[in-house]
Amino acid sequence: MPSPVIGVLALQGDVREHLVALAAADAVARPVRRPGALDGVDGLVIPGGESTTISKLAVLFGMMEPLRARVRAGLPVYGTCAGLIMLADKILDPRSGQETIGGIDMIVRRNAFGRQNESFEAAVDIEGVEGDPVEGVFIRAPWVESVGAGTEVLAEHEGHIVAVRQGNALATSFHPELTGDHRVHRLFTDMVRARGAADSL
Ligand SMILES: NC(=O)CC[C@H](N)C(=O)O
Repeated sequence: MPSPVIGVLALQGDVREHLVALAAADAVARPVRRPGALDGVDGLVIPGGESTTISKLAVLFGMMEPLRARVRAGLPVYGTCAGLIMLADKILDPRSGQETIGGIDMIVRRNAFGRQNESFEAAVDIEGVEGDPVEGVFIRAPWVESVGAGTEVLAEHEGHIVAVRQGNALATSFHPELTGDHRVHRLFTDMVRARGAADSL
């Protein structure tokens, strides 16, 4: 498959950093703001930011249902931090009216690592990422409280789940797009390529 086209949901959050990381991981990266733009992508990244705001804007821009439909249909997706929250089937402590796209059978807790630790870095060993642990940047990060039978746990930090995969959906509590280490983006672009190869059989 030639370079896959990967969109970055550009409603709010650190969109630019993901575009740069995806380009470095050999994808053609473009921002996605409108439902029509979803048609042209082989995969989608949902960035970090504020999940309540992303939820509100997705509804306002008419993106929520198209996103749910594409993810249900198997579009490869990768969510970081607030993006992980957007991919959760259930939030333990949602703000009133907060919705998710869903796609990963898991329950997440927002801001779980606590105020005193609003931001920290830690080495994280991720299943499927070769070599040294990645540097996990956690910013008011959620953790995954529990997962369903079909959800694979890829990494934990201090006993809490911080990276998961279910089928074509990948999510991390932390922000690999901020580190200059593109191995997690490469893991995702490989997932997108594998899906593209399976589709063209
Ligand atoms: N860095 C982040 O994406 C923070 C996530 C934020 N705490 C939320 O609930 O959406």
